[in-house]
Amino acid sequence: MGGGEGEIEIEGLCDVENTIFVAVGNNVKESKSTLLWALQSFAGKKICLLHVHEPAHSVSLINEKFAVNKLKHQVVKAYRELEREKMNEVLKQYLLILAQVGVQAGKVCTETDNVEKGIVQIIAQHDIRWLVMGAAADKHYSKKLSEVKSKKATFVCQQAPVSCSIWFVCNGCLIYTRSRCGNLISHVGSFLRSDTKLLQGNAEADEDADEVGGMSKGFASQVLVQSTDNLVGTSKSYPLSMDEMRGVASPLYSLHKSQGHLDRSSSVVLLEGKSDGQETSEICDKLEHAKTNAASLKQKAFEESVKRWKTEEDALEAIRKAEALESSCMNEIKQRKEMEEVLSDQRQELERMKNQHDQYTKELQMVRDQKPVLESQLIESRSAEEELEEKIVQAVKLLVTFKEKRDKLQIEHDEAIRELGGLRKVVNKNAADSFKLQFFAFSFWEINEATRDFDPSWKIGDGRYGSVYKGLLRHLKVAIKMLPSRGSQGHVEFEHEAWALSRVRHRNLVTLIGTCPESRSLVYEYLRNGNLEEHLACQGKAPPLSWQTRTKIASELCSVLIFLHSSRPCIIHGNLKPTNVLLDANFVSKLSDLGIRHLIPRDEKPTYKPTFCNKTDPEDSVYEDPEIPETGELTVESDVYSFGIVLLRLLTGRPAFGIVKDVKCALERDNFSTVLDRRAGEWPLEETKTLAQLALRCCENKGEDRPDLVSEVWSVIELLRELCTSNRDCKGPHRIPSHFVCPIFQEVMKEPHIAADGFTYEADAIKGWFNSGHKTSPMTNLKLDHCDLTPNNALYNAIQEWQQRS
Ligand SMILES: Nc1ncnc2c1ncn2[C@@H]1O[C@H](COP(=O)(O)OP(=O)(O)OP(=O)(O)O)[C@@H](O)[C@H]1O
Repeated sequence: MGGGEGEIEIEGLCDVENTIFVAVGNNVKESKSTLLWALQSFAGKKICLLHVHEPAHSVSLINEKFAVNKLKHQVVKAYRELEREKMNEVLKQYLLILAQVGVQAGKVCTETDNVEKGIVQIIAQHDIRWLVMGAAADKHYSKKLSEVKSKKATFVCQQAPVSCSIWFVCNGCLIYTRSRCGNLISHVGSFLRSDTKLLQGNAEADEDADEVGGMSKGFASQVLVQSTDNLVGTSKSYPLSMDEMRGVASPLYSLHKSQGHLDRSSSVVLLEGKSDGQETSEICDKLEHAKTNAASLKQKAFEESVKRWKTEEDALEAIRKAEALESSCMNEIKQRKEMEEVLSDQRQELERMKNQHDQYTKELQMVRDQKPVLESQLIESRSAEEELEEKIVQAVKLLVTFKEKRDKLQIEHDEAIRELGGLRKVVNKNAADSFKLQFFAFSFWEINEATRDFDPSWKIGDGRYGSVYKGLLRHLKVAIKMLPSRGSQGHVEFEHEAWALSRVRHRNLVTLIGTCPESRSLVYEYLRNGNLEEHLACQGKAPPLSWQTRTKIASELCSVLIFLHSSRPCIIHGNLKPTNVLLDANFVSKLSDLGIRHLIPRDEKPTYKPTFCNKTDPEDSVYEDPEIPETGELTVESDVYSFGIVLLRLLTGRPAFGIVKDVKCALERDNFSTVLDRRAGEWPLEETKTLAQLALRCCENKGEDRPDLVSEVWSVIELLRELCTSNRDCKGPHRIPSHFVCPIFQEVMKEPHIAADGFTYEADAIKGWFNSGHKTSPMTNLKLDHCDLTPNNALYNAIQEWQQRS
């Protein structure tokens, strides 16, 4: 047997037609009776052992059972070898039994997981015709047993090819026979009877023998005879009785009786009559004993090997485990380190959070402590708020009432002014044009609103007598001069003085539009080009003035001084200097600050001496008549002196300090051109020199030495002015200034009025615009807030002057 499953190995006999196959199992004791029955029943026939080896599914090692599939291949292989050796040992035992009765037997083996299937397979493959096998375990034997009991026998009985006759034996007795045709045609009892008859030479045996498919009558008797012969040949010759057939009296009975006594009893029987039988038996025993020892030693060696393999495996496993443990240990250490780092970070974080928590707790506690105080403060604030709200409501109500009263008073006041104007018209026949002489009294509220609550960014200058703000008053851009509020001068007195000043009108005098007696402020027309000082000193973005413009300014100043000095009573300006010379959009110069000193209360009014001495700007003293400190009086010549310095400044552009000396020197050295202001362009040198000499005369220390403005100065200036007019740079006197022209009628305006959009229109034109249903600005097309119109007195005066001159 090669060891492969299903591979059948046949040894010795191959004449299946004449061979009785005996299926023997691992249990020699059980199968021995079956074998002996076959020997006895088919004496003289060839016997062949049939064995199916079923490999164990589990292995018993060191008192422990292991499933085959759980063991190593080499272990299983070794175990299988061991099993096969055992099987061979078992078969050898069967062969020995047969040898002892002088029968040479063959053997056919296969290895498969299922014994009964293996038997059927062998039958089929070798076309086996005669088979003897066990019907049941010996212990199940009884006289009444008449059919197969074991699972294997049942299977073989049912599945084996029909060409095979099978005898099923139990405890050395035939229990059941399956004939070749496959029908259960004979009963054990009848078979035995026929056997008996055969043994007794009964003729009926032939008939029964026919029923044993394939086994001829002759063959049946022959079997028995030959068997008897064989036995007789070895011991004595007598036919087998029924009991002998059962192995009771037969010499083979002793073989059948027990495994332990088999060899000995059979050898006794078999070796009866032989002389050296005893010795052979002993040798056999020894041999057997040695074999058993060898087998047990082999088993032990195998177990030792298994143990060693196991130990080796365990050791390898232990090494593997140790390595795994080591690497896991390293991992653990690494992880532990990481964990420790994380833990330390977390501890720090925890500490930080704890500190934060403490901090927050403290803060919370503080807040909690403060809470009642804050709550009480809140309650107080709320009640204060309520009180204030109440007060505000009352104040608003009061304000509304006051406003109503104010508006009413304003209307009354305007009415009164109108009436006053009417009366003045009557009184002053020369003042025919009431519009021209219109003079406004503004409320403090209006002044406040006009200056955006005296916004510092709206402040345009600080003078000796107060600050000047620009403002928007009744849609007109104005300059508001805030005079000191202290003093004994009453509102009526102030208003009267102001009104008197407002009557002094000249195109080169800044127009006094109105006053606010409440705040003691004077409201002037606003001149957008700043003062002359800024242009001479080129302060800010002021461009240098051309010599033509300077000549024009000189002429204008001379004109206005002549006008003032010729007025009855004579008006002395007394404070002529470049900061008081303002320039309008067309660089027309206008003298400001006229008569301010009359509006300053007597107790506030400084005498001329300390006034000039105390001035913060020492340059201002240069314009002062040097005679004033001695006489303490302002004269017409005082204005001429100041005018002389202003003239020198216009010519040279130099600072006032030392200007007289510088010009004098230049003239004496005949290098006058060196002191001329080159930024003004190409001065006509000769005429300019004449003017400079005249200016120096104006600056004579003694008033009597100074020239007369009308007879001496004016003509020189006019000469220069004519030169200027002939120069193409100088604008022609008849050119109509664009702002004199009404945007609607495109004619010089007769009654210029300011509308809500800030533009000035001819009164009839804009009224016609409104009367035609327009509520928008003719210039911007935007909706107007109202349709009220305000006379533009300043423009009216300018137009008048311009018209007179041209
Ligand atoms: N109507 C005006 N339009 C535009 N700017 C004006 C007007 N009136 C005054 N200013 C500006 O305000 C400045 C201050 O004027 P103010 O007359 O109060 O002081 P001052 O001429 O510097 O000194 P003083 O008080 O000696 O006359 C002027 O220099 C001028 O720049």
